Amino acid sequence: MAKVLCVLFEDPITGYPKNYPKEDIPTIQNYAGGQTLPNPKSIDFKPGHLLGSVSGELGLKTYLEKLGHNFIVTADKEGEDSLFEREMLDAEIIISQPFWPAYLTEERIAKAKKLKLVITAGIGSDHIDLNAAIEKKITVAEVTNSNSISVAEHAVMMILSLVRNYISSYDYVVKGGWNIADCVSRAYDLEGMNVGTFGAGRIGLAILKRLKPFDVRLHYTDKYRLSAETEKELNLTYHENIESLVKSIDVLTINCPLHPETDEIINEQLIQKMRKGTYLINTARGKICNTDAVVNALQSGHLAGYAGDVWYPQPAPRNHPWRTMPHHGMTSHISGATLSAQARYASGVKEILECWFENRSIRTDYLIVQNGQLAGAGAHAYTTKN
Ligand SMILES: NC(=O)c1ccc[n+]([C@@H]2O[C@H](COP(=O)([O-])OP(=O)(O)OC[C@H]3O[C@@H](n4cnc5c(N)ncnc54)[C@H](O)[C@@H]3O)[C@@H](O)[C@H]2O)c1
Repeated sequence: MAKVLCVLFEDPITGYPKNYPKEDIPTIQNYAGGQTLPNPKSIDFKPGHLLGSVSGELGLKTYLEKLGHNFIVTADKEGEDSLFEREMLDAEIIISQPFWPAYLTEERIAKAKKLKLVITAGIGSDHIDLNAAIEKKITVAEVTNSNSISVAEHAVMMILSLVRNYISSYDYVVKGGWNIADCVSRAYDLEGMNVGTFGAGRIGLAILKRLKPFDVRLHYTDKYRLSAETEKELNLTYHENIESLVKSIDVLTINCPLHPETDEIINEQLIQKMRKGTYLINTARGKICNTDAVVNALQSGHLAGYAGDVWYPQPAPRNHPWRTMPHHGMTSHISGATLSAQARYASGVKEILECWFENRSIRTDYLIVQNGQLAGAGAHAYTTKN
């Protein structure tokens, strides 16, 4: 029997919910681009319930314990004496969400002698040392597409919140004010602006499609050029590289994975190439941006705003400078964890586990590393340290 170690974020401070704002969540038929939704043989949870916190158990407890597996759930993941550090030593399968990642460093992978499968319940497996996983022939899988639209919607919200100066305007109201001039002296219409994405994969393209009705000029850069018809449909301007992109836009949204090519690519030098008053949105990974470069650019006024959903490390320490820098719209890695997204990625994890235990192949879309090399979605988007 296998030990399955599942790292989930903590329950709400008010306790695990007894009810929810909505009775049900809309069901979608398939993903944009045609990929089918997760299709496990069964699920043991109600879609729309909180699955990603410790008491939600990702909806896996009944299934795994029925098969006789040892299912351990914890939020305690940091440091040598964490429960995660102890329990991973003989775990065959480790599951975690990017929002509360179980960092699987080279050292930890070396200690986890029985580890065979690592599942990201969501998208983005950079919290796993992919080189070490390749070395040890560990399979790494993630639930591709499961929260792409969730994140795309959050990014559009962040763009509008910054450009329209929503957050501080809301703050004035909450504090009893009626400060029209204070609110509008940093407020613009998005219409007519140049908006670009660094990475036009599932999320980047979904953001471009959602922004089209705002009558903005759309730009992108990606390792792979989009089709001519997509460029025509969205009236896209393609840029060979990020340097060309940032010189041409007022709003940059970052939608690429964190890997050696993109690690801290948004640094002081690149920010200086951006137009004064650029807005930066980062729902991809915190470490794609240099922490201090963002703070300095906001303080100098070169950047008009930064809204991100991702930090480094996670969870961010209470004194992380992005919590208090001016003109920010930070959230705590929640964009891909809506109740709607949780239902999809919990189903996807169940599908992957069913395939694993029944010796069926995991669908290629979900693979990041398999048989000692990058595979599936991982081979398309990632590179590993050479
Ligand atoms: N905030 C969240 O909750 C959340 C949720 C899902 C995904 N994400 C992050 O968003 C990222 C993108 O997700 P996705 O589903 O769109 O992935 P995707 O693989 O569909 O798209 C990523 C795109 O980035 C491009 N890319 C990679 N390296 C590049 C480079 N050096 N230059 C130019 N383009 C490059 C790839 O070619 C690909 O088209 C994920 O890797 C993850 O880190 C965050």
